[in-house]
Amino acid sequence: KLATEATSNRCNPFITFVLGGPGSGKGTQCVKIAETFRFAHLSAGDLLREEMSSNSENGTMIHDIIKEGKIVPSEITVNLLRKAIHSSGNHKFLIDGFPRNEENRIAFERIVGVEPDIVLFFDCPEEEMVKRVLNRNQGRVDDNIDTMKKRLEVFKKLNLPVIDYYSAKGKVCKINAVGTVNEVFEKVLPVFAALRI
Ligand SMILES: Nc1ncnc2c1ncn2[C@@H]1O[C@H](COP(=O)(O)OP(=O)(O)OP(=O)(O)O)[C@@H](O)[C@H]1O
Ligand SMILES: Nc1ccn([C@H]2C[C@H](O)[C@@H](COP(=O)(O)O)O2)c(=O)n1
Ligand SMILES: [Mg+2]
Repeated sequence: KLATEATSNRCNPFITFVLGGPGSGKGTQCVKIAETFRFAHLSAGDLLREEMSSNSENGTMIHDIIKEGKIVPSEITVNLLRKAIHSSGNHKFLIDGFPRNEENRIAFERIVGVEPDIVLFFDCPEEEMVKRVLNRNQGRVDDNIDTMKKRLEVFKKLNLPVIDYYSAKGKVCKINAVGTVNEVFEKVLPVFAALRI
């Protein structure tokens, strides 16, 4: 039902928020969805990491917040997303790892001026997320057990309420994130195959 409500006569971009705990597989699945269904994949975490490495005035602050497993002030993240949306040339977006808290959600609505069409939620047990993050090996400052424990607490306290908010609006597609990458993608496929955009 959710997916078929999207129609082709629309001016606004088609926005999918992609949520789930740290290491649940959001980024991995977004790459596959973007390839298969020609969505632009915008990862809030990747945009913040690029900003952190670009010697911007906010770089040190972003680094310290990410290392602590906390959430960067929404104005910074939403403005990075806004610029990426406007320069993408696409009209279908996967916004990965956003909104992480109520402040993110409200700032996006205010600054970008749209609500998501759907919200994908990758539901994964904590021990599996910990295992995946500690094996990720991409040199991220937050891929260590101390930061991971903090990120899991932040996820439960701040991000689950955002998922509940969108659930109450009937926008959430919950995907069981346990299984191989391809097995999880098999569960994601029907959500996007049903869209008419
Ligand atoms: N279904 C899966 N089974 C096993 N490993 C997986 C699966 N999906 C992703 N991974 C691996 O787990 C790690 C975390 O995946 P990914 O980076 O996609 O998660 P994420 O949700 O984007 O995490 P984060 O919020 O920290 O960015 C990666 O090393 C990835 O290759
Ligand atoms: N909306 C967001 C997204 C990410 N961050 C910061 C804090 C996260 O722990 C970190 C890594 O993000 P990920 O790659 O796991 O999506 O980036 C944030 O503050 N706000
Ligand atoms: Mg990710």
